Amino acid sequence: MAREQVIAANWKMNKTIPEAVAFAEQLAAAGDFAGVAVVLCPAFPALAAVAQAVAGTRISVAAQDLFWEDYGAYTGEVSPIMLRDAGCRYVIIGHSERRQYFGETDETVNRKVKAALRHGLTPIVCVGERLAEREAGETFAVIERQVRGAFAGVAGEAVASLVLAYEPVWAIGTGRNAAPEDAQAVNHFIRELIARLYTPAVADRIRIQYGGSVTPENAAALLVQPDIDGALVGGASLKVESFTAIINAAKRR
Ligand SMILES: O=C(CO)COP(=O)(O)O
Repeated sequence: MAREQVIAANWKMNKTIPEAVAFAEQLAAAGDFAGVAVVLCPAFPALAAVAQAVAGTRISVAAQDLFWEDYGAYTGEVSPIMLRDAGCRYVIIGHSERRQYFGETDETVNRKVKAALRHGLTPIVCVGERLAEREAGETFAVIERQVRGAFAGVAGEAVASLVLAYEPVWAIGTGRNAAPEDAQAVNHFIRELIARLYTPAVADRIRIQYGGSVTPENAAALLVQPDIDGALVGGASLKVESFTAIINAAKRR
């Protein structure tokens, strides 16, 4: 089955509101990107302005995190209702930087996935092994634990509709991307795991991205892999030119 590729720009803690809007306007003017789902993930303050800037285009907006409650006394947190209100369609959940610096666990990831789905946001769920885990031969075990944890109690129909991002921690921001065949092997493993946990039809529909030092130079070789359905891009998503080149590499699959 032909799955639509999802190319997402995770800007992390970069870009002010004017910078984010200028990027969105330039990207929207660069093409209509038919056949590819293009997603911009600004920091919270810029979400609404970017959503406005891309209204009426095929570009969507994602938050980089959310909290699982709808409202209440949770100082500093942002709810799924607020993200919908700001114009978000997707939300990144469980990025390794959140797991590493902010105490995210498989359990909090699971609560956030359920909250996002409850409010019609499409989760982009991040999984990935650390270098020591890869070197110890634990990659598949780590990924399986993270995927099972993220989706505990989540129905197959919902899982089929969301996005998973395989992001090996050692490849993030290091300039050292996973070899295309290694990324393909993990993405294929994830798809087989989804088939075992749910059904082959669910596994066939879920979109599984790769992330970690994706650049215009290496994107085509990664995106041509049969189980890689897009990219979650950090550093190379900060410039319109390099991000557009990665989108165009996806179109050529
Ligand atoms: O973490 C990432 C995207 O979520 C990847 O970041 P880099 O593309 O900068 O390695």
